[in-house]
Amino acid sequence: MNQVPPLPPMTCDQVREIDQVAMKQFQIPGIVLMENAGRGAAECIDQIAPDGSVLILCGKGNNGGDGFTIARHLQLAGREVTIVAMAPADELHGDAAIQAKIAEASGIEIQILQESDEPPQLPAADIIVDGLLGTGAKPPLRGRYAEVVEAANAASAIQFALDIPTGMNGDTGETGATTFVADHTLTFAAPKVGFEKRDAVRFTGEVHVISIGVPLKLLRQFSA
Ligand SMILES: NC(=O)C1=CN([C@@H]2O[C@H](COP(=O)(O)OP(=O)(O)OC[C@H]3O[C@@H](n4cnc5c(N)ncnc54)[C@H](OP(=O)(O)O)[C@@H]3O)[C@@H](O)[C@H]2O)[C@H](O)CC1
Ligand SMILES: [K+]
Repeated sequence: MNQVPPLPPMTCDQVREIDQVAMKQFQIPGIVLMENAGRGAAECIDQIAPDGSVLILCGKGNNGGDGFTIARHLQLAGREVTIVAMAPADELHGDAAIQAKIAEASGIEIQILQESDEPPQLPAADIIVDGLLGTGAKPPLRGRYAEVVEAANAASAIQFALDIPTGMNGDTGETGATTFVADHTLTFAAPKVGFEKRDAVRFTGEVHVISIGVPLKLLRQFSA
């Protein structure tokens, strides 16, 4: 289906404001925005990389929630999907917790990353999806996120970042010591201003804007 021209590049706060206006002024529940984001991202991944197994890395926030959502839609497309989650569903909140529990109920394989002194061993996969951190996080990476990103970057897979490559500041394009190196970045609602700065393109790869289903009227409010 055709899409209206994408919004101009925005800051993380501006895109988060679109979320809030969509929920408060247009009564679109956050879970609907996440479902739209996840379904749109899954369709894009399946179109760009139609073959092979998929490993989805899910953080503890809504970027991870997108990952759980994508897993279900890729499974529906007949793809072999595995999730590595940074925390169990009962430690998640809000829409991310809902999508994690749906993924669990759907019988999708979910491995919880365990505390360990050893570097994480990720399951082999042809495609890796970074649903670790998005607009709610700024580098440097805390906890085991850096180790997971390093393990993903060491794998020989087609790499997709959700919204923002984990380890990148979406506003400045700054990347910490460890940043997910994506072949494609599926960014929600609008490109992020940081994608055009510094050497961000080394980490974003090709950027695709994914609609989250907010009304044209709202998009126009933010395009003016
Ligand atoms: N309108 C839209 O664009 C939509 C976007 N969606 C997706 O939602 C994320 C934003 O989700 P949010 O939960 O606000 O934030 P994140 O998931 O990016 O990250 C929050 C978690 O990250 C932890 N955190 C924060 N900083 C760090 C760090 N430096 N290192 C490690 N971990 C970090 C944070 O932990 P705390 O302990 O600080 O709470 C959180 O656990 C957006 O990017 C999109 O993917 C919606 O799904 C749809 C609409
Ligand atoms: K990400």
